[in-house]
Amino acid sequence: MTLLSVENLGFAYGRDRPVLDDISFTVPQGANVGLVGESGSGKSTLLRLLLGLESPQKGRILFDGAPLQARDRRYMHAYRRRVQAVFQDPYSSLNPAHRVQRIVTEPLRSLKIPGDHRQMAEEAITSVGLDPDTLTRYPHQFSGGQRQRIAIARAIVARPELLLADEAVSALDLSTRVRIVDLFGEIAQKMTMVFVSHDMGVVAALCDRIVVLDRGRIVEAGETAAILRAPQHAYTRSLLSSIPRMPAGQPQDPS
Ligand SMILES: Nc1ncnc2c1ncn2[C@@H]1O[C@H](COP(=O)(O)OP(=O)(O)OP(=O)(O)O)[C@@H](O)[C@H]1O
Repeated sequence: MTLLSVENLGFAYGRDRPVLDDISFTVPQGANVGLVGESGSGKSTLLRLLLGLESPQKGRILFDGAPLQARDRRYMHAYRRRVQAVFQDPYSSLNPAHRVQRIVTEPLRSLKIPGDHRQMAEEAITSVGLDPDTLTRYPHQFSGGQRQRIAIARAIVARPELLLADEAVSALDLSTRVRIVDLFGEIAQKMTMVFVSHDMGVVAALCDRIVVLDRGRIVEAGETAAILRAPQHAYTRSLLSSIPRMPAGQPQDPS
């Protein structure tokens, strides 16, 4: 079944030239789709459209078979329960004045989800590999990788069906990035995911399908294995050639 369907999407900021042009792809339920492209290719704009923060001038987005209604408050309330996001910067995305418990349970309050929020927060925080004690502390007491785990716990606490991640590992150092990519891999077993990144290496490691964006257009899309084996477009080949090659058998940094 198709959970998300993007059909002939076109978008421009004001009177500028289009940032997205004739974008179409589908995200099957349970799939893990990577959107990859260089800076300025339109990835964040596409994600803003998927979150209902902007409306397309052309085309449409179907979620679970029905059009996304970005201007309908009741629709968006229900949509946010089913679709959550993780962003790039784990420093600015967490309110420094709030304890982690309050941060992680925020979607439960704003979406008016009943139940034992403390217990739901504990489940979410342990599922991202952190100790329940984390909930009593403040964001500044954690590293960048731990903060991103907290942001992920907040995104999954309401048990969404679709997780959107925008450059969610880009601000992390290499060894932390590897572990957070692993965590996204675990999460992708449980829900549908759209993972946006400029880093073909990360997307190739994590996603089962890849959509390649170049200057607002899709130049290639398909199964990751097929794209890695035989990339059809020169732009895809250049993204693939930028993946650093790890020497075989290199031990992982345990920090
Ligand atoms: N609010 C805005 N107003 C006008 N133009 C914008 C705005 N946001 C983005 N753009 C332009 O839209 C284009 C696509 O930007 P977007 O941020 O979506 O790309 P991206 O692939 O996510 O790149 P990056 O990773 O650098 O953010 C760029 O040319 C950018 O300058």
